[in-house]
Amino acid sequence: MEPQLPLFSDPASQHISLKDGELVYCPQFFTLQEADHYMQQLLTTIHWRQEGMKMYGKHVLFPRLMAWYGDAGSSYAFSGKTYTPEAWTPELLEIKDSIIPEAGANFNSVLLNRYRHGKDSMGWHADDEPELGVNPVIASVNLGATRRFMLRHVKEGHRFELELQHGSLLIMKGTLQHYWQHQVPKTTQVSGERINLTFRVIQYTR
Ligand SMILES: O=C(O)CCC(=O)C(=O)O
Ligand SMILES: [Fe+2]
Repeated sequence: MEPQLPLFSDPASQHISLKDGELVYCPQFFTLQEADHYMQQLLTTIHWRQEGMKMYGKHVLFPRLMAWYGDAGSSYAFSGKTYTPEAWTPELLEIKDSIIPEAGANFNSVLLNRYRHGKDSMGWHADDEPELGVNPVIASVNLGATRRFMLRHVKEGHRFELELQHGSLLIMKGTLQHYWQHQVPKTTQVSGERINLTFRVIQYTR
C-alpha cells in the first residue's frame, strides 16, 4: 500500500476541511525562483496539444492546451478518449519528487493544462474516473497567472473558492471527488498564461 498520511507538513500549509472532502493548500510550496524556472521550462519542453471532444455530433476544442505525462502503462480515459502518457521529463520528475512527501501518494502520472489567457478555462467536473480509485489524492501545482479555483457541493450547493497563485500546491483528497465538483472559470481580469499540473495515481486494473 502507498502511504496515506503526509510524511511531513509544510508549516505554511492550510488544511481546509470541507463537508465530505478535504483540501490542503500550500501557497508558497515552491520558491519564486523555482516557480519561475519551472514555468519557463514547461512552456518550452512540454509537448502541448489542443485536444477536443465530440459534443452533439460536433468536434469541440477544449479552451486550453493539454499534455499527459507519466509512467509507461498509465493510460487514462477522459471525455471519450484514451490518453497514453509521454515519458517523464527531468523537470516533471523533479516536481513530482518534491510534492510526494507532502501529498503522501506515489504519483505515476500528471495531466498538464495550459491556460493561455483569461478566456481559457475548465468547466465543472469531478476527477472521479474509475482509474483513479475510490478516494483519490490529487496534487495540483500552479504556475504563472493566479486563477480562481471554484468548488461546489453537488448535493447541497455549498461553495468554496481559492485563488491559486504562482508556486502553490493544492491537494484534493478524502471523499471530495464524490461530493464536489470544481472549475476554473473564464475571467476578464487575467491576461497572462497559467500552467496547472495535476498529479494522479492511475490504477492498473486491466
Ligand atoms: O487548472 C486547475 O486548477 C484545475 C485542473 C483540473 O481540475 C484537472 O486537471 O482536472
Ligand atoms: Fe479536475
